[in-house]
Amino acid sequence: MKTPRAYYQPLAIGAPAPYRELPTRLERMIHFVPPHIEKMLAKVPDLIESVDVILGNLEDAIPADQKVAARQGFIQMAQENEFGSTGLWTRINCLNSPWVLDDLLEIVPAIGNKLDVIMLPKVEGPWDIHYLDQLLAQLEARGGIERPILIHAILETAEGVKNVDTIASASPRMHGMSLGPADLAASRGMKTTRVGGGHPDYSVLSDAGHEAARTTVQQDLWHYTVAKMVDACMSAGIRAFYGPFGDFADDEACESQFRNAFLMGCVGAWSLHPRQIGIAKRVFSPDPNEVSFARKIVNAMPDGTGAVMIDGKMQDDATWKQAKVILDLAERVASKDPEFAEKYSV
Ligand SMILES: CC(C)(COP(=O)(O)OP(=O)(O)OC[C@H]1O[C@@H](n2cnc3c(N)ncnc32)[C@H](O)[C@@H]1OP(=O)(O)O)[C@@H](O)C(=O)NCCC(=O)NCCSC(=O)C[C@H](O)C(=O)O
Ligand SMILES: [Mg+2]
Repeated sequence: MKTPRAYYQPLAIGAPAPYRELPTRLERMIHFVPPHIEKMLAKVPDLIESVDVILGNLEDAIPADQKVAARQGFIQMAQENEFGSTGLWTRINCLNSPWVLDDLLEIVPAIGNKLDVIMLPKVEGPWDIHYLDQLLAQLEARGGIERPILIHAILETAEGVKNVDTIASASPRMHGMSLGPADLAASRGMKTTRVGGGHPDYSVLSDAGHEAARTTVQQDLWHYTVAKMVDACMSAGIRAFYGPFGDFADDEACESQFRNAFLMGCVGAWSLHPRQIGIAKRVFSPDPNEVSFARKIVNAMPDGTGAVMIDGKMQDDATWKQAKVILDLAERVASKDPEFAEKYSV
């Protein structure tokens, strides 16, 4: 563990100083693009308009013989487009793979000044973050990169979940964390073949003899991990995200999984297909009715203290803070998205 004074020192002479506060950005969806496919790259200019974050994926889902093409496609995509307020991220290959070193040695010098965040898969502990942190500082110094490239960890191994707190606070370069339910299921030995979502057999059965027919209610397989991740991230001042939902045919289930994550404290999720962009936008923007109720609370308690009754419900300092979370998010959404600005009447 570093001493407080050393924590914010650049790790290489000439590297930019780490951020003390994360840049404030709207990140309702991290949209995955496979950059080895020409027709997908052609969609990037339109995607920049419609998503909050665009990510060039280099890891899983890219065939081994297309890894170099994906890396080159991502660099080309970054060079040929202007991203404005839309975040530009990449997911590099994992640290024990044969591709990761070239991912970093080629991407940082070529487009390091445009790249906001590197997503690091299969993070096991703080040592993975420390390695990438040091290497990025060296590459930033050598390439004259002007602002630090942030690290986003994927929480997708049993060991990573065990070490989630120390991963979250491993470096001021940490941006946040996403749940990777597919790899995590494999790592834990779960008996599923899905990318996120629930399972009909993971359920609770009502007692015998109390009803004519016993009922079962499906439970959320990811509740424990999302809660653990949110606590680790929020206490370290970084952001938590739900990851992918693989059943593109079941928009309702995708929306339900995203909404549970939103209510639990996550700020966004991954979109793997264009149809999931609208779902994430809808879910991770606060409900206009909640926004107007939050406004009532803040208006009734201008200094955030005391107790008042609104619509029959008691409000106090703690609900004032909840209201502030919703209003601050609504403000960020409204500043990017005119459709929501109108719904929130701002
Ligand atoms: C899975 C896909 C290859 C499916 O693509 P396709 O077969 O083309 O689907 P459709 O015909 O339904 O597509 C309709 C049109 O939409 C375009 N499209 C599809 N996906 C994207 C996209 N991601 N971005 C932009 N545009 C997209 C198609 O080109 C079609 O356009 P048109 O021909 O003009 O009509 C594809 O969706 C895909 O590759 N998605 C990303 C998959 C991915 O990144 N997977 C890895 C992340 S999940 C993971 O790694 C697990 C995690 O780590 C964990 O452990 O949990
Ligand atoms: Mg994975």
